[in-house]
Amino acid sequence: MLEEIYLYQFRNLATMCLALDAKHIILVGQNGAGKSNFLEAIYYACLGSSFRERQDEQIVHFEKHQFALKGIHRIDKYFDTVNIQYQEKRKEIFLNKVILRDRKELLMRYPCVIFGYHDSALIHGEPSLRRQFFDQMASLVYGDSYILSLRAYQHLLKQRNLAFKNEQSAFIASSDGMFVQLNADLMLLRRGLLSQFNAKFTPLVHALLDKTLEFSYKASFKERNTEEMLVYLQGKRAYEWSKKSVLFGVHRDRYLLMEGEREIASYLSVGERRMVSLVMKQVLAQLIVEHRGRKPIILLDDVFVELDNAHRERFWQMLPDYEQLFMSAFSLEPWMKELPSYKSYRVVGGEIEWMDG
Ligand SMILES: Nc1ncnc2c1ncn2[C@@H]1O[C@H](COP(=O)(O)OP(=O)(O)OP(=O)(O)O)[C@@H](O)[C@H]1O
Repeated sequence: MLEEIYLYQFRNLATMCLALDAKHIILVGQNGAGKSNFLEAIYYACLGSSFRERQDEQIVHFEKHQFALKGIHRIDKYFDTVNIQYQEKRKEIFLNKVILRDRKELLMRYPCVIFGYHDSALIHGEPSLRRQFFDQMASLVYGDSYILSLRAYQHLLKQRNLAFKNEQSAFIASSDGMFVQLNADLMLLRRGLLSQFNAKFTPLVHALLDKTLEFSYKASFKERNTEEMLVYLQGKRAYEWSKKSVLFGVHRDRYLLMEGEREIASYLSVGERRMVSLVMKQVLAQLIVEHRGRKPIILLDDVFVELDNAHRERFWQMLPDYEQLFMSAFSLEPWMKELPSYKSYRVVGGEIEWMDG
């Protein structure tokens, strides 16, 4: 549970120290008040990065040059302090005053899932968005065995792309075996993960939309074993040289949303896309609980704005047990006041004040 947060020059938010000692935290405010920015700060305090910007620079308050954030997490009866400081394009994260070399420690310690209006892009957006989503899920489910293979792959991919540009054929040939092996390892884990994912996703979507949907994994390599992959890769070598880049590998894998034989993403209505993307996040939260044995922190960014009462009810039923839940809303509705142990805050122009609770 995130019990306290301190913010300094974080987007439009005022410098503040806020006690968050409730299971449900509700942020109420007008458009542009700073609710999403506050949820982003909570995500930062859990995972050390944003859910929307890749550039930490954008987090810094306009006209300023640095931001800082401190989160105090309670795990059972122990307290952890996460300190993040950013200045001059450099971010440092400290966990209990010790500099953190690898952010994956945070991912394992304070799992956090954000649900928001931007999630629909998981359905109709670029294939890389779905790859990132499933990569994050695989990192949480498999831990180091996935994270380290993916990092090794990304490193080798970079080196091979450079080698194609610099015409270093000896490096390409000597790294083929390693490249194919990393592909095979990642493909195996991705396939295993997707069948676990679909086993939960398909029935949940069916109950909501009366449609039978599942994700299908289209690996860049069609071959099933490393020998065949190697032969295929070497057969395509002239083509890769002509393009001077790596054209085959898991960085090009695709995840397709299928209804039977039809790729369905572009046929779904706006509302259906939204529901399906919410279910994807629900399944992520459920798998975290099952595999990590930890309850996640859930962030809901304007999730209920477009949901009718029946869909809202179903949304809550799908949620696994969570450690704590933060949500943004335009007003404090009667059903929110029935949530057990809640605190509500009004957000106005980046200032946050306690309402009741
Ligand atoms: N780095 C920054 N420094 C200062 N202000 C910023 C920064 N980044 C964004 N903002 C401002 O924060 C405000 C947006 O806040 P936020 O996205 O949290 O709104 P919100 O309360 O979630 O609104 P909505 O309900 O419309 O989504 C905008 O006015 C935006 O200009």
